[in-house]
Amino acid sequence: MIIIATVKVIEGPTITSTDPSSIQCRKHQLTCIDGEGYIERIVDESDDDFESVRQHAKQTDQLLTLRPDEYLLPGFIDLHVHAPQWPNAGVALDRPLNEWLDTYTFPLESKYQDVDFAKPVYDDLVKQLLANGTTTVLYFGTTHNPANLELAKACIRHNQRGFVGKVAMDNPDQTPEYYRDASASQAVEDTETFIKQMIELNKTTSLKQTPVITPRFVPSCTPESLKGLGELAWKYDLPVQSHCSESDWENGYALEHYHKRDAEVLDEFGLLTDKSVMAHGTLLNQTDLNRFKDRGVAIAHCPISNVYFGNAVLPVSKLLKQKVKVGLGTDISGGYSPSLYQNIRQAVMSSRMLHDGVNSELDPAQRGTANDPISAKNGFYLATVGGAESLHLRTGQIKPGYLADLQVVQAPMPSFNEETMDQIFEKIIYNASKDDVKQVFVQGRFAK
Ligand SMILES: Nc1nc2[nH]cnc2c(=O)[nH]1
Repeated sequence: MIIIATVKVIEGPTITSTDPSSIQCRKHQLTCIDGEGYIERIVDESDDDFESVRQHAKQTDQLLTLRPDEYLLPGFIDLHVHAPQWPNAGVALDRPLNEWLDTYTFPLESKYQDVDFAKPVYDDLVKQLLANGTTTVLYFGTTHNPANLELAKACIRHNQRGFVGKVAMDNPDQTPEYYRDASASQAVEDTETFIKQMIELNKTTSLKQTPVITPRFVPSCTPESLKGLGELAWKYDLPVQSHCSESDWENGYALEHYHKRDAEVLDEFGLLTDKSVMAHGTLLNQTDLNRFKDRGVAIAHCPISNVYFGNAVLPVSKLLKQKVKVGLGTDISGGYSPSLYQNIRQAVMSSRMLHDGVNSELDPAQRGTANDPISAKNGFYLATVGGAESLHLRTGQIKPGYLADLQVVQAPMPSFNEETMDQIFEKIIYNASKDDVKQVFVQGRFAK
């Protein structure tokens, strides 16, 4: 029999995002979790029954009291991870995207036809992401279903909420012979087989793993596979993930081969729905953004990766103003770090450069753009609420009725003087590392 360790009441300060630019901080609360792993109640120090709830939890051995320098935050949601690329994190990021794919990425991904190669990599990656406070992940796997299934099993084993996609890539012109789906119909058939395998796997666990329709991106797929995948997304009402307008090269490919922008191509094949998450989007124009807004498509902003492959900076403040859904992704291994803390920082820094401009030869008035820089609070929102909304999950906030996906973070630096909760929050966002993430819970279960 498997015994799952769970937590029932967490006593300590809480920090949660409420809207894109605000956080709510409470100094002393009891976060009470029900048997299904949802936050049942939050009892504030000022509530009449605070002491009786605390005493009861303590007597029944269900109370976890945080240390004075620890804070309870929602777990992070990573909207874009290429699980098979984990062994290459940080490798060859100075190469252009298409060369990086052909020379480094496709050879590595092809190794996952061997499940024995996949198992230890996926085990380690899931643990690393959890250790960094990431409780839900939207994963690209590879073309190989046995390995993709191992990834979902690793999520179950380590208590992570996984969304896993069998990658479809069947275009012989843009994929190597040693790593591609044998045909469009094979790509679609294997995707459907994976969906059915995941449905069976989910019968064995209460931490559900979700299959995701995953055309790699427009250049890797034929029109026939894109069409079939769009039909599957509709048939099973499943999430879709792909890359969209990530680079000039990708945009150029769609224009040359379809005489359309890649967002339009994906849309015509039924792949832009309110369950779609498109990675990067650095080069989306206003027409594309209107399309995303109309369809309810979310963007996975991957700020570290974009420095290398994005050819531009995503204007996050504009998206937030226009209410286009947006969350954060590490894009392992286009992004070198498994930490969403690091990606929040890069998102803030990139947005400041987008605003101010970078060419010192221009006058200040000409140098920048009209896009406001984003703040640490905006970044925290993307990593929590933005990700949850993109995946239609009741998580990402410390709030009754929401999943108890939580991280306990120790203040990464000592306080030398009296500090406000806002200051403590900013120091956590800018300085926390994996070592400061002390405990992680997914659906109330211990995951770190
Ligand atoms: N960053 C990134 N972009 C892609 N476009 C197609 N495949 C990939 C990938 O693996 N990483």
